[in-house]
Amino acid sequence: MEPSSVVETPSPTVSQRDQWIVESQVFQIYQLFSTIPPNAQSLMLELQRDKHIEYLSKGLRHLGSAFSVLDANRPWLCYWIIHAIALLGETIDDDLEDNTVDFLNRCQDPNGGFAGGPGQMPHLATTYASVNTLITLGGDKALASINRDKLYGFMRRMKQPNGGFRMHDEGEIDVRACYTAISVASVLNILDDELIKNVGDFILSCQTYEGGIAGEPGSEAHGGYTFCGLAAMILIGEANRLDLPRLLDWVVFRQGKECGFQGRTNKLVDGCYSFWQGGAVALLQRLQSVIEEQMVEASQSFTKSDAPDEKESSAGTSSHATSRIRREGISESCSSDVKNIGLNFINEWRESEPLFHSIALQQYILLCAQEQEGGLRDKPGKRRDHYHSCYCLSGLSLCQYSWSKRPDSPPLPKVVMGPYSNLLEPIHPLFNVVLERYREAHEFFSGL
Ligand SMILES: CC(C)=CCC/C(C)=C/CC/C(C)=C/COP(=O)(O)OP(=O)(O)O
Ligand SMILES: [Zn+2]
Repeated sequence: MEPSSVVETPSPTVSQRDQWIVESQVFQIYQLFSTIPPNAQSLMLELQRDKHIEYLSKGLRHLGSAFSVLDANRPWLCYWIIHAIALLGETIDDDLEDNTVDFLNRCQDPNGGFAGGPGQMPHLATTYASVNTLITLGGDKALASINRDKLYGFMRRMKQPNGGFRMHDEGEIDVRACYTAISVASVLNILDDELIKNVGDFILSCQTYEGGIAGEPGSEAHGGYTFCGLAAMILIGEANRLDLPRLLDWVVFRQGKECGFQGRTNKLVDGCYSFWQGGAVALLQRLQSVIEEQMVEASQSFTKSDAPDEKESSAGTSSHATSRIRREGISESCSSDVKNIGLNFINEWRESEPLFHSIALQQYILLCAQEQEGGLRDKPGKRRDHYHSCYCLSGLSLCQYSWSKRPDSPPLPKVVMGPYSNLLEPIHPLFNVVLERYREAHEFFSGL
């Protein structure tokens, strides 16, 4: 039989087809943007503040009754909505604030921790959401409503011998649980050696061959877990045990031609990763001297083939690496200093350049993830929701302050895409709460 002269092109995979559809939708928007006059461009780039506040406030008002389907998620909805409103520089009215504090109080378990709804099982994720909400509301009533002693007991019960934490009684052990426990313990000033014990080992075992961090050992690196793992490692003073150059390499390549981030290799761009991946790069921006140190160590161990100890340390696994003094917002790992890591992280801030394309990410958020009628979304064609509104705005804030001298100094207009009125409140990148609310909470809990 004659060989056919027609070479058949293989049919695209489902993932390839999905990717082309997204690219085409995103590039149509960018194409339209590039062809309209400057004043129309400015309008397109405007953050629809009032519409976002209207959408978020409506969501909050409905929380008490209409969200029965998401019953186990209500503290999360409180956090996503109230944090997004705070990012937009607004507060909620006193009645709503009081109701939210009372509602979260009813979610608080008598034996510690916050559940997804009154009478339900306490869970580390909803504990994180509740604590961050109460910090965002601020004031003595909200902050004093957290039973720290009982909460500490709950965390100890969730602590596992392998260093990780369970999300809830008999629940999964993963990097989210490590982050939510460590973040809450750190901000409430109850972090101690018992909670920290072996957490670093667990998170280290989740860093994959790609460089990112997976939810559990052996799984795939993912932006959500990468943020959680890196932030938790910083908060316990052990970030330099990770292979940071490889982590940085993985995360920066997750920003694609659509200008936004994807959560994992070969997956679609999504607005929420503006925070999970953008946040991880923003944290790495503060660890530059440690990254450089690791790169020097790696190149030295490469040339000195007779120095096996050095080689081990370049992989971020040596024990001497854990006890070295860390710079740029990271204190020594001895337990007395660990409590101040969150505060030092912002106090020792230095001016530097972002390690990702901050303007491109702002472009994706404003043009592709923003709904003109209010609310933000994953990508064009998807519907707005409170989760994406929260994390798109959190990512946007990180971008806007990514060149700043201090974590809260007003950025130059050229680094804020669109009109300067787009400027959001700055956040503490380790906890994802508005910076001034973090400061208030730190002061309140450090005195207890
Ligand atoms: C503090 C806290 C609780 C953090 C949670 C972090 C987080 C967002 C984890 C992501 C989990 C995950 C594997 C999503 C994949 O979803 P997918 O397959 O639908 O999305 P993808 O295609 O973008 O990977
Ligand atoms: Zn998403």
